[in-house]
Amino acid sequence: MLKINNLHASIEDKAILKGINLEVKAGEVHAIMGPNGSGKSTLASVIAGKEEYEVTEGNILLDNEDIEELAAEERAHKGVFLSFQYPVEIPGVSVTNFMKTAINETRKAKGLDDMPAKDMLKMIREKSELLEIDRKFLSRSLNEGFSGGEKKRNEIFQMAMLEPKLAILDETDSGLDIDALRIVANGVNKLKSKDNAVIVITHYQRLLDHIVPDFVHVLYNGKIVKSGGKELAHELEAKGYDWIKEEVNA
Ligand SMILES: Nc1ncnc2c1ncn2[C@@H]1O[C@H](COP(=O)(O)OP(=O)(O)OP(=O)(O)O)[C@@H](O)[C@H]1O
Repeated sequence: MLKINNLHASIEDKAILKGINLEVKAGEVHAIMGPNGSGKSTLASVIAGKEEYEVTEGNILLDNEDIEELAAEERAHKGVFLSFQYPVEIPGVSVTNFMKTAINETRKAKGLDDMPAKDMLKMIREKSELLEIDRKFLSRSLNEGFSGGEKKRNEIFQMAMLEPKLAILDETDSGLDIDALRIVANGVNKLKSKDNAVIVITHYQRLLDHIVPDFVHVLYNGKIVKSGGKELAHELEAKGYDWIKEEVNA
């Protein structure tokens, strides 16, 4: 589904990603860990197509199509979802209405008509029940006065509604408390299927107790320097990153 080859990227002429190779197949969950400043969020942003970053070498293939030239919005329409892509507060626009617009824009990009209101309501009902989201929440103004946990819930609801092919959840800065962790983990587990894939970026092994990854990768200094199974996350939790840095710098 996703294939990243020798990806180099920079921001303001500063090289951040220095040769990333990563393959994510449908049905898989990949976790990306690594010390602060190693390039994890940058990798997420570059895959999603945020404009501030410049790809200087390598490529990103989504279903064998090079997506390098596509804008973030076009990538979203092709099924790439990045958490906190829409963190804006929109007073007067409810969670539900925002979602309707987002879904219909995606359909329009595919040449489809708007989703009939009846189907939209059914989908909203099903997804909100699946994720145990209160009806009252859906009528609140987008992100206005949302607590951290509510923002997470909204984000996972967006993910559920948009049914992305590839979901990238960057949880490094989100200050996940126990509730938010449960919301993210439950959401991902309920939405996981053989046709989609998830990349979770996290500092916390405990999140990976709930979302069990098929692969764990360690990013250090702009490169994936180690990959393994879920046991690698336990090893990192126990030993920190120094041993990996020593291996790399040896
Ligand atoms: N907009 C920017 N302008 C300048 N430097 C940036 C920018 N975004 C990222 N960087 C730099 O790129 C490097 C990698 O940052 P990035 O946020 O990708 O790391 P990270 O692995 O996600 O870190 P953390 O674990 O602390 O969240 C850092 O040195 C950071 O300062």
